[in-house]
Amino acid sequence: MKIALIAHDKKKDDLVRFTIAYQAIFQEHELYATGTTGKRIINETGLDVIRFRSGPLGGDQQIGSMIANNDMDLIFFFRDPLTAQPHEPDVSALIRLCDVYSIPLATNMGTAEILIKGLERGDFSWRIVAKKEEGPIHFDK
Ligand SMILES: O=C(CO)COP(=O)(O)O
Repeated sequence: MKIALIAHDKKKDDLVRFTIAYQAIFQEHELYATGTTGKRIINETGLDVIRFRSGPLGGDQQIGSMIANNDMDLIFFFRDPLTAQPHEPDVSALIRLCDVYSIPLATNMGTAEILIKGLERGDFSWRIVAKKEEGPIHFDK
């Protein structure tokens, strides 16, 4: 599974703790992250993470592009609902694309706990089928 890890600044400690707690599960998957979140996870867990740009510099949109291409399976996006973000439109766009393409998205620790346990149980294997049936969506379609 391809998994995206994203956290706003005040939520980064929570996401790092979460990836440490479930490191054994995460290491079985292909991990992607926005720039600063990815750097922290790499430094503090040693997990392999492919890093995109920082969120305010387009990282959310890069992950959104993978969703639109049917090439991202699960998102952990620990949002900070109490701090205004300069790139709020990008944040909304990413969440919107998850809804457009029915991609599982956890925006807080409570939901993240459920999704990670579902991932461990194999609840998201339907994504493998969805990708085989639809394939990556190309721009010329
Ligand atoms: O801003 C973000 C998500 O909207 C996260 O970006 P960073 O991981 O670069 O801090």
